[in-house]
Amino acid sequence: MDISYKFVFIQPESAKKPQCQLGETSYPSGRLPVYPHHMGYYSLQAFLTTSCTLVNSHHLRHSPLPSSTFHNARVLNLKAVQQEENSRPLVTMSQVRIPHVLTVAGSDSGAGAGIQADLKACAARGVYCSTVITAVTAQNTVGVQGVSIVSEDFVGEQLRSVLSDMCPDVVKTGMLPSTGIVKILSQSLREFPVRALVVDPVMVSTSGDVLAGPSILDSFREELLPMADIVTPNLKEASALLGGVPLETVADMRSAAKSIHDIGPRNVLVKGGDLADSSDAVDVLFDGKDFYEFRSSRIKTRNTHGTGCTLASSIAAELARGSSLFFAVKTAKRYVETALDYSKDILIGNGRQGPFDHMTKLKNSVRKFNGHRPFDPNDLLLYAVTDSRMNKKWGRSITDAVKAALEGGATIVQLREKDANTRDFLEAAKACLEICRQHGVPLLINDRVDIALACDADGVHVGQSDMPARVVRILLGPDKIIGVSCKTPEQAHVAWIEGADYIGCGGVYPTNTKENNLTVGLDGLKNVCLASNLPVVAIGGIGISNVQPVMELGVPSLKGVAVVSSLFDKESVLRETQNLRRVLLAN
Ligand SMILES: Nc1ncnc2c1ncn2[C@@H]1O[C@H](COP(=O)(O)OP(=O)(O)OP(=O)(O)O)[C@@H](O)[C@H]1O
Ligand SMILES: Cc1ncc(CO)c(N)n1
Ligand SMILES: [Mg+2]
Repeated sequence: MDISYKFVFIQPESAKKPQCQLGETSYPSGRLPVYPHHMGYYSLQAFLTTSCTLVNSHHLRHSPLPSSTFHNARVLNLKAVQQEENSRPLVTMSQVRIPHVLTVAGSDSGAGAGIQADLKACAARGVYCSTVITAVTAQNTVGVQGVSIVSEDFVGEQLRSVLSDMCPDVVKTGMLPSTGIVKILSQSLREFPVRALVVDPVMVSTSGDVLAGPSILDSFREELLPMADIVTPNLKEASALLGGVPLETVADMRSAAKSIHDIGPRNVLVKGGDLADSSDAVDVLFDGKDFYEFRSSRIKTRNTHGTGCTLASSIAAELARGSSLFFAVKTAKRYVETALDYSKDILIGNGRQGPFDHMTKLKNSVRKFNGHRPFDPNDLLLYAVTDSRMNKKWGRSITDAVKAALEGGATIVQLREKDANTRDFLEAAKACLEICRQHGVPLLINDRVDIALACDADGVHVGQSDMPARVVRILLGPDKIIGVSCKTPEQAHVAWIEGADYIGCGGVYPTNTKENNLTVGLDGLKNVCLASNLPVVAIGGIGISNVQPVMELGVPSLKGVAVVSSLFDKESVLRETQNLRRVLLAN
């Protein structure tokens, strides 16, 4: 049946006076491509939600969105638009509409999969997520101990509540445990069309427990899949949808994707998380014309519970943000891989399959919690600063130098690698960080905030011409250590105001490590220490022979000495560090 649509053509925001015109056309099917201008889309939608509409024009060519089903779209009332046009601009940017996914799925009490995974994945991807709950499961890392299905009427009531008011961009489905629920969902979607429908045909949990029985298959095939923009079966589900064909290879996945496409969804993604003997995690996408393989490394971890739900809701989130389907799948896949890799060592529950950390935050905060204590000014006592030239001269790797300093009793380490290229520096920093963590000693990076972020070092030390401490603090967050080199009380004051944790003051004695460096002397050091609200570490030409007068200044804020050549420009870093430590502790 041909359906006639009225179109609204909106000029781009750059036009002086946004204008609205109406046009009329007919299309041969109920599906239409929509290519809204990216920024304009949401404000337009906000305007158009009460009257629904198709928005398209050659002006709005950027950021193509996935095609959507609009066969039940209500047509904008011509008179209303004309009145609107006379009274105010149609496109206003004063209200920001944010991308929104509605998930229709089951609750997982263990919170690794289901509704909980969807909420976390959307939050991690910066998308709002509303929830219609179809079942409540009692579930943990061992398996599913119980399922309580929500009545289809009440699922319908939840759907109406959200769809009639909140206008989600994309609907994602997970556990749909009864045919009645599938029916009410497809009815609701016909009444309240959305831009895209992502169907994850959840049937069996990885633990082998049934979440939706085979009786659901017919209603999936007849009701839901034909409406879907993408369906994302795992191997077992793909096999079940096709009447039990065995799927063992990527070639099998391709032919399954093609056969499932014949059922009606526009795109099919067969997930290969469970593909035996595969060193990669391969998913196959078929769009009705071409096949695409998405590969990521297979992360060695038990924490894969909920990867399927997470992948589907991340695809939905990316679609809601306006990505093309291909890009949405690609981004979602990369997100799952990253989150799995990040969470591979976390331990929750005693069962065979654990949840992962969608926010990729837990490990760090826990590491801190498990003894990675906050900054202690006494850590400044014996502050070892590495130097690439000295390491080269003595034929040491940076990790060997750091290891020796730690074994000798350094209480904090700073990597100062002025000549190293970024990649080598990062690798060295990661290795040093591991050794420092074993010794419970903080590792700071000189200047390079990017390196510190990339390896999750404990902090950064900056000079007066580097990035301001205030900016470093914003980038590193509240928990990291920031040190600033200061020569005057004024600079020390600014460092304090800007959120530094300590200051380095020098050069105390003349030094070869830094060219054209002004020597402030013991007096200069004392002045800064007296004025400083922050703990101070003295630096510049200090070694075992001249450390005594520094420590004898006796100012409470002076906590220790930072040393370069006197540790690293020596035959034995270990011995020099031990000796210096002995002297410092005697004070
Ligand atoms: N160990 C792994 N390393 C990397 N990616 C993985 C791993 N396991 C699964 N994936 C990926 O996670 C996504 C989900 O696939 P999977 O086949 O595990 O879905 P599923 O069985 O529906 O998951 P679940 O039912 O546990 O939520 C796919 O993109 C898959 O390739
Ligand atoms: C509620 C729920 N939905 C989906 C899955 C599939 O991972 C699960 N285990 N539990
Ligand atoms: Mg699954």
